[in-house]
Amino acid sequence: MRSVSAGVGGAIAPAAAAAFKSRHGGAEADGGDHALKKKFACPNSGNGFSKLPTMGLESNSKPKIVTGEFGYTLEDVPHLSDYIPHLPTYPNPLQDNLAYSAVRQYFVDYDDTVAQKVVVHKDTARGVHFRRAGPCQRVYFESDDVHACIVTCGGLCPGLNTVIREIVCGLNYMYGVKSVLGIDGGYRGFYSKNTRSLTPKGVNDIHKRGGTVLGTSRGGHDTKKIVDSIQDRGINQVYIIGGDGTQKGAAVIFEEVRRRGLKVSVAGIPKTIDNDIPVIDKSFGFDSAVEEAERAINAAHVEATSFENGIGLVKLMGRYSGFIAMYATLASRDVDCCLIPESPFYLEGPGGLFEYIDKRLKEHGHMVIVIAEGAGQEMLSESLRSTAQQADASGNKLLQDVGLWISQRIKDHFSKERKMTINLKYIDPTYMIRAIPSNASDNVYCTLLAQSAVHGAMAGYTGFTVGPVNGRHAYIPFHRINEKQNNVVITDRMWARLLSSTNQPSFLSTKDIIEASKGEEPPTALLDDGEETK
Ligand SMILES: Nc1ncnc2c1ncn2[C@@H]1O[C@H](COP(=O)(O)OP(=O)(O)OP(=O)(O)O)[C@@H](O)[C@H]1O
Ligand SMILES: O=P(O)(O)OC[C@H]1O[C@](O)(CO)[C@@H](O)[C@@H]1O
Ligand SMILES: [Mg+2]
Repeated sequence: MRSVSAGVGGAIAPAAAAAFKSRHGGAEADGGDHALKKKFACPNSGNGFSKLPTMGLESNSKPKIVTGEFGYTLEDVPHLSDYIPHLPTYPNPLQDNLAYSAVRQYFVDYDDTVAQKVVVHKDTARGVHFRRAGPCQRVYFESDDVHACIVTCGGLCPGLNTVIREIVCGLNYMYGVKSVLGIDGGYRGFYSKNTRSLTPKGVNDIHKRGGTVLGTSRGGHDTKKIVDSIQDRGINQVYIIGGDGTQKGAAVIFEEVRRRGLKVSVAGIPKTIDNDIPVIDKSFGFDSAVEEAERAINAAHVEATSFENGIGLVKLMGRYSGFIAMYATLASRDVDCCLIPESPFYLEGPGGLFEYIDKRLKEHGHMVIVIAEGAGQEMLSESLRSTAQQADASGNKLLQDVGLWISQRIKDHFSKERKMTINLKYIDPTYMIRAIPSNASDNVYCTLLAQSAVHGAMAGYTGFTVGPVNGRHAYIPFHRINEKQNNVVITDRMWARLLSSTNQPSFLSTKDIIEASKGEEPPTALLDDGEETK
């Protein structure tokens, strides 16, 4: 690594300089992780590194970027010692735990980072990396001094209870932390509801239930009141589980905590059934949702195949990102057409949906259509002549029911205009899917997420979201999670695979394809083996 820049440019704040010294092996350091080995040494220590620490008590922290040889970049996460000088460190209690100390290289090396891009050419720059998640040899909290809290915000998602359980158990079993508070009812619960104490015994069975035992909400993000509550209650580790809106909220909470100079780690755990959070491989609950969606698709298929010109129509969640619809379609093989928000479609005329339905019914006598809730919304508003843009408490646009609308349009076209017999069955399993407990693979994933978050907070990292990047868990700065949304890229391989699996029309002209590719960076996507899309 060559240089580090963090915080706004300008003079080095004394607090930051001292903090940096302490963290990287200065006089105050008592042999913490950062000072343990020579190779961990401060980038200014003559091993080829140089460091320009400009981190201070600025309220708007800038990204912490470390650059190195061959285009290597580390987008690092904030650390408590960035703004609090002379923080003592302690040996990680896991080193005395027989189960863990037996594991070779159980502790992560300070220099371990995870590459964002794994498909490379021989002349590709090393590119962006994130700090590898995991237990560090030194921790910044004594177990008895930790007062943690957990909050869940936004919509439901399978696995919320598993993450809660594993944070409570991880803190207790790995670090001996006894004080964990549950914040009821989302962000606003910090200042408008009672808290509850969470113990391993109390959360023992909750992973078997859907929903969140803490309750959740949208809206009600009053940063000042939330941080007042954190301060008043003496909370020093905050675990925030939620989607894109929640992570934006967590970023401003972190900024306020930092502005006040509080020794409070703020850790985000990304939750979104829509899989719309960027950088991470996928979000927890997604696999469970796809699996459950299969049941609805199976039912639609049974109905469709049992009637003359049967059409099974299934609406799945996905406001702006059609991942659930795309993966459920690919998994099922019974779906003839998948419609998602990212891929505009049209109904009438050559190459349109009606023409395709007609062809499919003639060929097979039935068909199954999967539609994501956010698909075709513009057409829908136009057709309903409604410009009303209602929003929920968090400001998310409220969508009209595309399933009902398209069912009616198909019936009107084939039954009324074409006088054809069709039997359309519309299934909306959305809330049934969202409310299930997580499946086995999500349970494992939730456990890893929770443990990674706990290790990160104990090691003094803050202002981060945890998640797998190319299969390795990493700490990702909030700004990277919050800068954009993860969407299906219709010029990417995965969508092409879907088109070749269903054989549906792409509804695209060459002009559309050029437009869709413009400035589009390949996003993180699931199970793909393309550039960024494993
Ligand atoms: N830009 C923002 N800044 C601060 N807080 C926000 C922001 N957007 C949303 N929040 C807060 O985050 C919480 C959850 O947001 P939201 O309802 O959008 O759900 P989400 O986390 O995106 O999850 P889902 O995936 O279910 O939509 C709300 O309490 C909301 O007030
Ligand atoms: O009915 P609610 O709670 O607003 O949630 C609906 C939204 O939540 C999501 O499931 C995301 O959590 C979206 O797919 C959906 O539009
Ligand atoms: Mg959201």
